[in-house]
Amino acid sequence: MIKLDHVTKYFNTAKKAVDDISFEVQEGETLVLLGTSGCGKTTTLRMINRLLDPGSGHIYVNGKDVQQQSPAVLRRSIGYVLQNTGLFPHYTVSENIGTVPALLQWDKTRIRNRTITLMDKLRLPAATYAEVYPHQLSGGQQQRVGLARALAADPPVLLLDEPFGALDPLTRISIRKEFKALDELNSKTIILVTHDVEEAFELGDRICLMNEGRIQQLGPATALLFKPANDFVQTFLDPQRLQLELKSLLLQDLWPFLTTKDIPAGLQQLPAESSCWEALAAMTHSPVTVVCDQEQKEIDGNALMDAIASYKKQ
Ligand SMILES: Nc1ncnc2c1ncn2[C@@H]1O[C@H](COP(=O)(O)OP(=O)(O)OP(=O)(O)O)[C@@H](O)[C@H]1O
Repeated sequence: MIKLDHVTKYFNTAKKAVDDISFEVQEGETLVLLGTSGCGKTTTLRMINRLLDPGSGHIYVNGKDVQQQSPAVLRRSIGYVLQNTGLFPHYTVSENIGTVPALLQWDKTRIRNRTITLMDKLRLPAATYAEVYPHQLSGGQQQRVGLARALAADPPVLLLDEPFGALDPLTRISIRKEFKALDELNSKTIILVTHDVEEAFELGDRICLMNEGRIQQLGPATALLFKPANDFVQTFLDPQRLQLELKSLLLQDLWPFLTTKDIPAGLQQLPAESSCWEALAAMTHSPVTVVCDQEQKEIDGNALMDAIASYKKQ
């Protein structure tokens, strides 16, 4: 759905902002671009919707080379959300959300219905918020309007540049949960830029970790954690490693290493799709039973930590 083929970008200096980047993002997949400040994440994203042009290489969206398309037409099929929302300050919330449908010449009733639907899904009831202006909203509400605006014409592709970056940590966590649960996003191809490791691991199907314009590793969270491609990847994740490992590893990943303890019946049951983090929280007061494919095992905290150690040794 999105393909970058040996893309490089210079900004009038000897240093490449983006250096020979290639990747593909499949339909319905979320790829997170993660990395230190200045590593080229935003530049990569902005080349996809032609806010910037690559120095060399090719970018394809839905099989078509973006350089062969007019930027205006291309951008109508790509939703774009920025950290500072980029809302039009002199437009009401409903006018902001209806911008692209209006450009696409939808009739007024269709625009209104779509706006109300999205506002409801994003917990901004139209009766209260449709006619207010962005400055009358909180940061979290403005981000929701930004997302609604990007989703309004139901584009197949979404580019999100630090969409939760301006929010306080608590709002950030709750809006991330809402974002994950949003049915509108299920079938979309999404590239999300962040420098927040936890956010990347929570939202990405795969993570592309960058440094100095180059991809250091691209893969699922568990690959970056347990099979780091180089020292940079290892070191980058070290500060949050324990938490990331516990949240990324599922009980089903550990199944061969989980040994049943002799524990009485009647314990809380956990599905094998639970993360180790969730399992540890559930085991605070007593062991649990894990169920996987008709089989069940009774485990406690020690059994879990032993299984994690065995998984990491394999
Ligand atoms: N318009 C520009 N003109 C000159 N240099 C630029 C321009 N935009 C970005 N750069 C440079 O390109 C490099 C990559 O920048 P980019 O914004 O893509 O990084 P980033 O990973 O998104 O960083 P951040 O997380 O801080 O936003 C940086 O060295 C930056 O200074």
